[in-house]
Amino acid sequence: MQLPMQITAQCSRSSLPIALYNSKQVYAIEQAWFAQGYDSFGLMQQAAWQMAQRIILLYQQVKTQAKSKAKHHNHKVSQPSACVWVGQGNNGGDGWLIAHYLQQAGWQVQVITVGIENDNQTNDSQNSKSAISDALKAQRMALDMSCPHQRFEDMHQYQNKNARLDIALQADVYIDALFGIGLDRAPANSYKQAIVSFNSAAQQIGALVVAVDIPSGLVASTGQVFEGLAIQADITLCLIARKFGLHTKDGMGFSGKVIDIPLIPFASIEPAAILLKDGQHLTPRCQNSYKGSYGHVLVVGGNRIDGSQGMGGAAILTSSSAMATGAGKITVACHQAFHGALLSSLPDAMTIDLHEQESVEHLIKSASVVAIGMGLGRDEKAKILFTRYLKAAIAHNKTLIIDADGLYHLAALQRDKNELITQLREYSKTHNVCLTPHSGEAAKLLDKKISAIENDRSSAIHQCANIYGGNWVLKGAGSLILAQGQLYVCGAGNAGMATAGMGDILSGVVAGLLAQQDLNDEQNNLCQAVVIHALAGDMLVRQSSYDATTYDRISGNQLLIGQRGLQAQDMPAAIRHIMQKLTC
Ligand SMILES: NC(=O)C1=CN([C@@H]2O[C@H](COP(=O)(O)OP(=O)(O)OC[C@H]3O[C@@H](n4cnc5c(N)ncnc54)[C@H](O)[C@@H]3O)[C@@H](O)[C@H]2O)[C@H](O)CC1
Ligand SMILES: [K+]
Repeated sequence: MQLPMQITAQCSRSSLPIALYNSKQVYAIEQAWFAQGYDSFGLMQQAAWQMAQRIILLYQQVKTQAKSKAKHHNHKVSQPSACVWVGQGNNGGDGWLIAHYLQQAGWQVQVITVGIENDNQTNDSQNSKSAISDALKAQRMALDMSCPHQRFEDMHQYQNKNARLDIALQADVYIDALFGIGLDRAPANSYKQAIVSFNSAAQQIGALVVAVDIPSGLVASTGQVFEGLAIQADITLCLIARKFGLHTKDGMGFSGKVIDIPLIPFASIEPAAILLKDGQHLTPRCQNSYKGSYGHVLVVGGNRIDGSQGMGGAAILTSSSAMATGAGKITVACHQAFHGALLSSLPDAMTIDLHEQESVEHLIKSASVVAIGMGLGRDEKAKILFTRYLKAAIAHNKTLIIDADGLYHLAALQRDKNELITQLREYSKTHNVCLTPHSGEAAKLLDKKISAIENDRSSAIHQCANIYGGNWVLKGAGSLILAQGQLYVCGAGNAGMATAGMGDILSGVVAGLLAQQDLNDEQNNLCQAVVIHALAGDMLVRQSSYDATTYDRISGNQLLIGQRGLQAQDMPAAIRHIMQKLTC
């Protein structure tokens, strides 16, 4: 559903970084609250009450927008209606209470229970109040007000998902209270079918979809969705603390706009990650400076393996983005077959033959940053070059960016238990070493399947840092950054950036930024580089989870670029634009 501006304005867009938590941490926050004597059912009532009020407000805003768009005004005031899908746990308990409060507010409600064997569970035989779970208390409270409900398993949607929509499923607002932070495995059987039916009914009706705490089917701690099946929410009302899984891997694809419902204070818990919402401001350059102040980037890559076409483009993209980010000087050590192409696209670059090993080693001495691996090739000769130049960069205390085929050779050195890995790990404790794999490269580095990386990206990036040292980017939807032991999630970027060469562009932004010694640590670090790269990609496709005015969408009749067709070569101009915006 296209949400009205007033709704997106309510979504947390502060440019301050947002702390992200995993399920275990949120449970700990709740338990710490209960340990102070606060009642868990009271908290559930508070959560549900706040969500019900928010849903009423959201619905009014959607209605107002629909009216302003409608050609003719239909003055009939219809009773708003909600269809609340509840599971068995406390997320379901939230759902029962939301239904109860909406009913009290005059809404027409219908609760669809899933996974509850039969109604007599509500006549729970347990007599002592304290033994009854919060979810059952909530259910009872709603049923005491004769809240209409039915079992999903009894509906013909369950038997036949293409069946005509049951009248009970006609509603203005669909509320997902099937699973919250307790989801820990793939929804199966009636739960799986319920998610399919929920999504198709809500889409068919054009209902506003609100997820309670987290879209059901999404794992709060990892952002994983099983078989691509989760509730497709327009809005997620995120309780107590922002979940890590909402911002990485599949999270952004299902959560819609996230609105925080803080509920209880908590301080002493170290977040699982920090969501980066914006780039740091960059200090304008002082007049009295020269290109040496802004560093000399040496790009080592762009090889041509006998008989192949070669990969000169990778080195050209990295160099272009390093210059667009503001590097003072750039030299490209690539196969001489590409020197002409490079100079025609980047006349300010200097070139040297990748295979002239002594000359390249000599150049490493005078460079400030060495970016190695992009289009280097994976054959034995490339491995010899990689090893030799990596050793030289370490010997001369250079800032290092290792990407692409460089990561491939690093994985091979690790498999061979090569001493250079230990040397690199030790070196990275006192020098800036940045490694920027995507999931496939991380799988090689960890000798694991890609699915193992993708299912728990946070663990994967920590394992990479433990083995190889350094600061890491695990690229993907909601790229993870691990720098000085702190995990970050990049909140910008879009699917259009999943194209060839975007990684080469990122390596150039990292190299170009780290080369500029007039910037302080706050301004020139791996996180900043990843955000600049992502903001540039967002601006190019004219979409951003950021306030558009901040980055001045390109106005006028300029040609639109969309996610489909976004190319790495479009990026340097956008990177320059973002650098300028961050410097103003
Ligand atoms: N008082 C409180 O603690 C508050 C809780 N809040 C809400 O509670 C949920 C978390 O509730 P919880 O009962 O721990 O888990 P869920 O409701 O998310 O899941 C229910 C239950 O389901 C089981 N389960 C997990 N995966 C599957 C699966 N694939 N198929 C079937 N069953 C599955 C698992 O055992 C879970 O326990 C939280 O999100 C809030 O919405 C509020 O914060 C208010 C206070
Ligand atoms: K939910």
